[in-house]
This record gives sequence, structure tokens and C-alpha cells, in this order.
Amino acid sequence: MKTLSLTRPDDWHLHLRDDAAMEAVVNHSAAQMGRAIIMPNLKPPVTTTAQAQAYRQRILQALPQGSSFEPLMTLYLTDTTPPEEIQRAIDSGIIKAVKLYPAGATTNSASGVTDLRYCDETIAAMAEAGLPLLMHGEVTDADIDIFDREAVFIEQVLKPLLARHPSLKVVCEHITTEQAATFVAEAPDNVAATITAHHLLFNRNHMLVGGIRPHYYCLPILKRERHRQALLKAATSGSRKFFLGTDSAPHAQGDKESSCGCAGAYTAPAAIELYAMAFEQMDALDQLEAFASLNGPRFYGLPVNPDKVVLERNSWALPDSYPYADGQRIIPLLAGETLPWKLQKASI
Ligand SMILES: NC(=O)N[C@@H](CC(=O)O)C(=O)O
Ligand SMILES: [Zn+2]
Ligand SMILES: [Zn+2]
Repeated sequence: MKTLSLTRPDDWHLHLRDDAAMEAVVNHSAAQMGRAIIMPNLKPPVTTTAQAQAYRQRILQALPQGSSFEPLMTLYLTDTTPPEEIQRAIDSGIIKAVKLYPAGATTNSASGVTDLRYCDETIAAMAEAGLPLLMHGEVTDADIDIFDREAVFIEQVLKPLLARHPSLKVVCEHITTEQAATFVAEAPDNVAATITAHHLLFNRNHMLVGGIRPHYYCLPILKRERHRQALLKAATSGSRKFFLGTDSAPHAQGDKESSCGCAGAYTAPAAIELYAMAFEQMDALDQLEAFASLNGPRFYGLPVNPDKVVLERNSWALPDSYPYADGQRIIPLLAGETLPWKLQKASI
């Protein structure tokens, strides 16, 4: 059987939620990833170092015995995050980044930033300390079309921000457009991007042709094929600026299959398998390890994972659903479908 051995990957953009929901999903990531950057968009959001420390403890407690999965914590930036919070975050040693949600852009972003200029002093402290700013890069103006919101964000928010803070480390999270891929590829080394498996595998037709498929609905929304091709090219290009970030975003089945469904694709159970499918489409499986396991740690200044994982070319069916909090179910993306690559079970 054909196999592929990789340094164990990390997930540089992951939603674990909290309490029973977190306990239901965390092992899917822990079974695959060495580490993950944990998103802070809880209710209420993780805005302080103390909250991040407590949240990290809850995650560690939910892990199975013997797991070495490491949650890397983030702070949720608000209009009023003080520069002193950045110093506390650095001193804690557990916080690896700060997350920008433009207010109203996505799930649990109501407490997000209304104007980044309010945060200039805090961002200057981050640039000074080398603490990256991770961004959900979409504008929220009602008059900007949802398919254009990422490209407009680059022009209206990101370029002015980098002009004010040229040395700030920035990760453009879950990029979805040719414009973002080109911007990041041409930017200096302090600017990088994560790309999800679903944006590499699907375009908006998958979500909208032949019926509306709520499990494909996420933000930023799936774009047209031209953009998917640009993302595939960027991810497989060998550039060190692009790395794995699943944006696996669990929502209960009923909250997705609804007249006003939540945004987010649940991809954690088969994350590396989905990326392998995408890289195989480009005949670029030889680039998967750099994207999944090497480029992220390099950007964050962390060592690569010490162990390996093995993917085998052995088709298997993804379950139709998994248990979730409060007796609910959660539907993974590609539920019930056959996937060509399978991660060999770890020994723990
Ligand atoms: N990606 C999504 O569609 N949803 C994420 C939020 C986010 O990453 O924007 C979530 O928390 O559900
Ligand atoms: Zn986002
Ligand atoms: Zn996300």
C-alpha cells in the first residue's frame, strides 16, 4: 500500500469551543495534530491572559491520558485591549498570538474591533514583542458584497495597518482569494497566511448547485474556482509563507441545518486526509510536509514536532455524524463520503 510519512502536523487555526462541546471535539484534533492555535471566540471571548490560562487548563483536562497535544492560546483583541495585556501575555509563556475579529464579521465577533486605529498602541507593543496578529480579514460594511469582503479588507485595512506597523507579524487567516494569495506571497517575511482544507477542495458551486448545502457554509465564504486554483497554487508552491490552519469550526447539526445557519465547517476528524486530497489534485504530495508541519513552526519561532505520522492510500468512509454537546450531533464536512487517504492510528 502506498504510504506517506510526515513530521506530525500542527493546526495553526482551530476552534475548540468550551465545556461539553470542547470535550466532544478536542480528541479529533489531538489524534492528528501536535499543537494547535486555539481561537478565542468563546462566549464571552478570551480577552485576558487569565482567561486564556483557565481555558488552556480546561482543554488539557479534556485530553486523553498520554496525549501530548499542546494548545497554543490566543487573546481576542478588542477596541480597549490595553498594551499591558500584551506584556502579561508574553510573561505567561502560553499565549502565542492575538486575534483580530472585525466587529460583526463572523461567529462570536460582536466584541471585536470596530476600528483598528483604536488598537495602535497595543499593536505597537505586539510588534515590539514579536507577538503575531492573526486576522479574520473581511470588512463588514453592509454595502460591500460578501464575496468581495476579503479583497477590500486587504486594501482598506491590512495595507494601512502594515504601513503603520511594518515589522508586525501578521497571519492572514483562512485566505480564500487570489488577491490574498498574491498579497501574502509578495509581502515581506513577517506576513504569512493559513489556508483551510475546504477552501483548497471546494468552490461556491459545491455549496450552491443542486441544493443549498449548509455544511459547506463558512466564513470567509467559498469563492469561485479561479480563487480555489490560486490557493492550491500558493499552498503547493513551496513558499514558506503558507501553512495549515483548518479553521475547523464546530456547530451542532441543528445550528447548521437551520433557516439561519451558522458559519463554520467541521473538518477536524479528517483534517490531514482532506489536505492530502487537495495536494494530490496538484500532484504535489511532496509539498504537504512543508505546508502542514514545517512552515508554521518556522513562522512562530517554535521547533517542529519530534514525531511522525503516516498516511496510507486506503479508502475509508467518514462517519455521518459524531456526538456533540447536550445530546446533539455534529456533522463533519464530507460526512459519509469515501476519502482516499487515511491517517494510521497512533499508538496512544
Ligand atoms: N470560519 C467560520 O465560518 N466560523 C468560525 C469563525 C471564523 O473563523 O471566522 C466559527 O467560530 O464558527
Ligand atoms: Zn474567521
Ligand atoms: Zn476560524
